[in-house]
Amino acid sequence: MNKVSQEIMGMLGISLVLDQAYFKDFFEQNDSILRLNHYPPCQKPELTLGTGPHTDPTSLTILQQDQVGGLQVFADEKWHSVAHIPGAFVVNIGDTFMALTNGIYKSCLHRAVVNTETVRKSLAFFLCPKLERPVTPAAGLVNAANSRKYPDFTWAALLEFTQNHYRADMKTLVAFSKWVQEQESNNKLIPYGQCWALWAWGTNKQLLWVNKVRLEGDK
Ligand SMILES: O=C(O)CCC(=O)C(=O)O
Ligand SMILES: [Fe+2]
Repeated sequence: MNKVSQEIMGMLGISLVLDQAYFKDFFEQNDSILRLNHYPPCQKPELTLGTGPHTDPTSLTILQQDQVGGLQVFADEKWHSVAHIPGAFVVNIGDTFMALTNGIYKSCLHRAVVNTETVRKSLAFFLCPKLERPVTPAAGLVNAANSRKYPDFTWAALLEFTQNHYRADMKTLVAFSKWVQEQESNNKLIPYGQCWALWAWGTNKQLLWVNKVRLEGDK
């Protein structure tokens, strides 16, 4: 799976007029995930969803679904079933790759539905960057026509966000970007010297609210 994903990354690099090695190098070391999904039959499938609508927060997904079928993709304002093709994988783009391409490649909205009769299984390989490697778009993909879309982040932070703060849906990357920016401003403590000066100034001016103030220009 790792090898297949590297080959696909080579082609995606070429498609963006980047070096073929660009994404291959980025993902050469990775903290990828393999997941087995098991969907028991359900008496009222219309009242439940095996996996609700979401985009994968990861970078690239290579999925093997069994012959039961149930994967659906949202395109042209409606849900389409993705047929099981023996011997074929389903490949889709995830949020992290969307950020790496500055929004040029879009992560794909999908879900998995259940049925009344049969157990369904799928096996998903999620290509992910190294946990602490900064995810930042390639320089050539940020320009006047395509300004910067998402803040820098790490896969570790997005994983933490989707495991402990937010259930992945179709707006994960937007919600995560906001969360990253909030975290950054909350963590921006005033350097001691400036804090002192503010306090002294504040005492004179009856302005004592210095805790966690984000100083303009303190980037
Ligand atoms: O089971 C499926 O076909 C899709 C599962 C899925 O979307 C996921 O694991 O992220
Ligand atoms: Fe998914």
